[in-house]
Amino acid sequence: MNICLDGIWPLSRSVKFIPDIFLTHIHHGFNPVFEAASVCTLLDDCFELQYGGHVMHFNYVWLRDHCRSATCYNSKTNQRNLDTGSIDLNIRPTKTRVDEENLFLTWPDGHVTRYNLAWLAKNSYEGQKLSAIQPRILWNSEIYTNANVPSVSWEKFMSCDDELKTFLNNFLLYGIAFVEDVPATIDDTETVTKRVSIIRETMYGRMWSFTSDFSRGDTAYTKLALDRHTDTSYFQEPSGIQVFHCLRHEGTGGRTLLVDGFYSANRVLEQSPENFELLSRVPIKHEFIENLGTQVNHMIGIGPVLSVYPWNNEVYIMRYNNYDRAVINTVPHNVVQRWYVAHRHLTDELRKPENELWVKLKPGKVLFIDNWRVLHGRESFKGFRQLCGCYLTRDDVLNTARSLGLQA
Ligand SMILES: C[N+](C)(C)CCCC[C@H](N)C(=O)O
Ligand SMILES: O=C(O)CCC(=O)C(=O)O
Repeated sequence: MNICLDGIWPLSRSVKFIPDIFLTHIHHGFNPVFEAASVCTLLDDCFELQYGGHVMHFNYVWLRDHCRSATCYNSKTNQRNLDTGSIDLNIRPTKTRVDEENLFLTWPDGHVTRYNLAWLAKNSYEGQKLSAIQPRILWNSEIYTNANVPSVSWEKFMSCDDELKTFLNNFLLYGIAFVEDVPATIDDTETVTKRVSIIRETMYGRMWSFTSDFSRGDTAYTKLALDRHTDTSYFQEPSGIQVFHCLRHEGTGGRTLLVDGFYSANRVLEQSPENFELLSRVPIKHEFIENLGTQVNHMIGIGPVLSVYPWNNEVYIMRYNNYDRAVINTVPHNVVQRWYVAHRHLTDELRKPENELWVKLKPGKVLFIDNWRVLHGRESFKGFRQLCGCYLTRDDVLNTARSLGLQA
């Protein structure tokens, strides 16, 4: 039984998360040795560039399509003008010329395209493959604790962009981050959240606040323990970020559990590429059904447990919620059996005590969780407990991070 696209993206055993030296050369300007060493070769089906010690390949149709001349590309809007549908798919340049820094291609209609070699290297598949889309530090409890990631404090966080940048940098690296000393109200929680990005309104509301009153049809609205999970896996696009602020708790228990899902996924990849592949290729459903009397909510999200970039196996979304996982009917029974084995492997990793980070949320401490990566859960509790928070879209948070100069 074959469920893979063998040969298109060969499965590599490990993903590099460290920003690589290759791109560093490019970002930090030209090294004359590399320039002198650049070799350009016109092959039958592609252009080959040796640059900075790497060999890269560019199809001719790609080279025509990415032309950055003023007629082909609007550099004010950063949008393509060229109609890709009008390019001969078997196009070849009629003339080529290379100087120390540039490649010049003349096309059959006389149009000339110039590429800076460093630009080509930076935008090549080979270059992309070597670097992570989102550099991150995978953690278990010990790694996270030893990292001593500093929390940021409300006042400075609200007024100083560098503080926001530090916060977001840590959030991107670890998938969790805290703001301390926030006034314990819903309004102030909203204010601190809006400093990061815009709020994603869902059927739970914009800012939500809940107690164990069972006002909604979900176990979250009880005093029961909740095993590790990601939220809104029943959305086609699960909420990117979850914000929690415990406004009150008079009682015991109720600690928050955090587990780096990507750390466990990486362990599965290292131990069993086959299990990793099943988790990343088999689509499953999650579902949310609640009847509020006046309104019925019914959400269905379809996607694999692990969404990965196929060129480097970098995981970018984990959907893991055993409460909300729906009936599996999207794959035949022989795959189902293997999928359960793979799912168990992941579950065993996620449940290892050394991977669990336990924190007690207190009034003033606002927690941001990357809901595409870090699973959360809670210990059962006694007494009155009120938690407020909201969801954010990932796009908007990354947008803020990029605007501050972070790689996101
Ligand atoms: C966070 N808030 C209390 C609003 C909703 C909780 C939703 C929990 C649900 N089982 C899920 O995983 O999405
Ligand atoms: O009550 C808590 O601490 C967490 C609740 C939870 O897991 C959720 O809302 O998804």
